Amino acid sequence: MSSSQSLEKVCIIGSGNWGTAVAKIVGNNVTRFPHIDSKVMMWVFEEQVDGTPLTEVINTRHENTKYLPGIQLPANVVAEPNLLKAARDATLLIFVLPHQFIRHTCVELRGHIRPNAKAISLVKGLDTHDGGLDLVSNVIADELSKPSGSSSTNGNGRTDRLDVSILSGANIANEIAQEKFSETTIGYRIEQNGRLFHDLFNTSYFRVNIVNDPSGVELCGALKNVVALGAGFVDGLDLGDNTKAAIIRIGLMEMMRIAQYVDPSVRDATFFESCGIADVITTCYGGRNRRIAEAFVRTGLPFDDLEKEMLNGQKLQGTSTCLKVCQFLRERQLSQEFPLFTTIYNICFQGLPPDHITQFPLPHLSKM
Ligand SMILES: NC(=O)C1=CN([C@@H]2O[C@H](COP(=O)(O)OP(=O)(O)OC[C@H]3O[C@@H](n4cnc5c(N)ncnc54)[C@H](O)[C@@H]3O)[C@@H](O)[C@H]2O)C=CC1
Ligand SMILES: O=C(CO)COP(=O)(O)O
Repeated sequence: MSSSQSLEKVCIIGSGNWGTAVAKIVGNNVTRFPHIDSKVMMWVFEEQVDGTPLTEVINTRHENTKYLPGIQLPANVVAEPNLLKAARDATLLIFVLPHQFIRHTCVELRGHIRPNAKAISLVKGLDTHDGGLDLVSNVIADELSKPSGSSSTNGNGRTDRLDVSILSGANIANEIAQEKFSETTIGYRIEQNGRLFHDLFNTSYFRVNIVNDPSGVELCGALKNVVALGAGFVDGLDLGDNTKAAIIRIGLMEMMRIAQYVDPSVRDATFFESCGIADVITTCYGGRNRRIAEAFVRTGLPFDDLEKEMLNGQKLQGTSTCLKVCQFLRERQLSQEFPLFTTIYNICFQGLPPDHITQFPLPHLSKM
C-alpha cells in the first residue's frame, strides 16, 4: 500500500452555515497531522449563486458566499457537487446536514464508502422509526451498514457496523468562524475514534471535550432546539430575562427526562457539558430557532414562510423535532409530564396563542 493510500482522508458531507465553519477548522487542522491527507473534500448540494455554481464560487474565491459570507476558507478545502465522488476515498466522514436530508443522502451513499470509514455526526435533530424516535447517528449507521443484495457483507464490503461519534455544543457557526472562543462535546462509542475526532476538531478557540455518552450528546443537541422556540416566544412577547431563564431551566429539566425515555443509558452529567446547558443558553439567545419563533409571535406568519424569508436557504431544526418528540410523548401518554414541550408544540402546531408559554401547569415536583 502506498503512503498516500494509508493516509486518513476527510470528507465533509454538508456545506451550510455550520458545515462551512467546520470546513475552516478541519481544513486548517489536517495540515498539522502527517497521518491525514491535507485535501479535505466537502460535498455541496449544488445551487446557483448569482448565476454561478456554488461549488465554483467556493473553489475559486475560497468563501461560501451564500452560507458563511465573509469567512476565508483554507485552499485545501475542495467543494464537490457529486456526493459519491466527494466521499469515495474518505476514511473520516463528517455529516453536517439539516436532519431532514440525512436519510436520503445516506441511501445514496450506501455501497460507496470505504470499508474502514468512521463517521461523526454534527447534526442536531431526530428521525422517527416504527413509532419511536431514531437518533440521526443510528440512521447514518443503519443506512450505511445495511446489506445490499444477499451478500453476507454489506455493499461497502464491511461486515461490522459503521461507528458514528457525535459532536454537539454551544456552537453558533458565525461566532466560531470568527474564532471567538467556545467549547464543544464529542460523544463516542469507541474511545479511539473519539480521540481521533478530538484531534481533527480541537483548536485554541474551539475546545473539544470527549465523553462516553453518544446518545446523551446527541439528544441534547436535538432537544435544545425545541426549548429555543419557547425562548423565542418569550422574546416575541417582550417578557424579559427572568421569564427566559425560567424557560431555560424548565426546558433543561424536561430535556433530561425525555432523554431517559429515549435511551435510559443517558447520563445526567452530560447535560453539564457544552452540549447541554451551554447550548441551551446560547441557542435561546443567539440561535435561528429563537429568532424565527420571535418573528412568529410578532408577525403571525407560518414558520415555513418565515424560514424562507429570513434564513436565505438555511434550515430550522426545532419545529420538526418538536413535532416528532411530542408525537412520541403523546403515543406513550406522557404529554402531561412535559408541559413546556407540549405547550411549545401546541403553539407551533395547534393554534394555541403564544402567551400560553407561561400558563402551563407545573408538573408535580416529585416527578422532576
Ligand atoms: N448553523 C449553526 O450555527 C449550527 C448548526 N448545527 C447543526 O448542523 C446541521 C447543519 O446545519 P447548517 O450547516 O447550519 O445548515 P444550513 O441550515 O445553514 O443550510 C442548509 C443546507 O442544506 C442544504 N440542502 C438544501 N436542500 C438539500 C437537500 N435536498 N439535500 C441535501 N442538502 C440540502 C443546503 O445546500 C445547505 O447547505 C443542522 O442539524 C444544525 O442544527 C449545529 C451547530 C451550529
Ligand atoms: O445549534 C446551534 C448553536 O449551538 C444553532 O442553533 P440554531 O439552529 O437555532 O441557530
